[in-house]
Amino acid sequence: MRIKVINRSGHDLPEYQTAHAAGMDLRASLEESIVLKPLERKLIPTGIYMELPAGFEAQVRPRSGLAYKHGLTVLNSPGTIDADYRGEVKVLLVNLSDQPFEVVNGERIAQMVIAKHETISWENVEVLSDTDRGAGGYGSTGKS
Ligand SMILES: O=c1ccn([C@H]2C[C@H](O)[C@@H](COP(=O)(O)OP(=O)(O)OP(=O)(O)O)O2)c(=O)[nH]1
Ligand SMILES: [Mg+2]
Repeated sequence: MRIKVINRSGHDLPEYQTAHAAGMDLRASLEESIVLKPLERKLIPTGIYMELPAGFEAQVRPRSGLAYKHGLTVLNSPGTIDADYRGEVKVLLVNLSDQPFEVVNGERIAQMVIAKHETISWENVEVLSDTDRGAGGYGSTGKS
């Protein structure tokens, strides 16, 4: 897949950290550190620009370690990168802890999963087919 990297961090392409990892870690690509105060949210640039093929998307997800240790998560998780987007991939981090968090250049702040998706067209009808579930939801099948 085609990618352009503005290398501010000394790191090049996003990488899978292990052989069968689903996500590639995304690094902050910064001129200077960014501090997130408690409950503050900021868009963090990654320095990457992509050309995903039609039928693919990229999902931006939190890293569990940052969430567990520092209360840091991706506010719009999973963020959606559309195949026709040509801007810089950014990560919307929010600090849910009671301590400030400093994001430094090159830090792995989130992960990105590339996924296939369908593009459908609607058939607008008056009546939908019957199912056992019907309109049941929100715990309708009970607890155990
Ligand atoms: O975490 C994210 C989410 C989105 N984007 C970029 C890529 C995506 O293709 C574009 C639009 O995202 P989205 O559709 O989620 O935002 P929107 O609020 O609906 O804006 P738009 O009206 O531009 O679609 O912004 C990111 O860089 N990071
Ligand atoms: Mg949109």
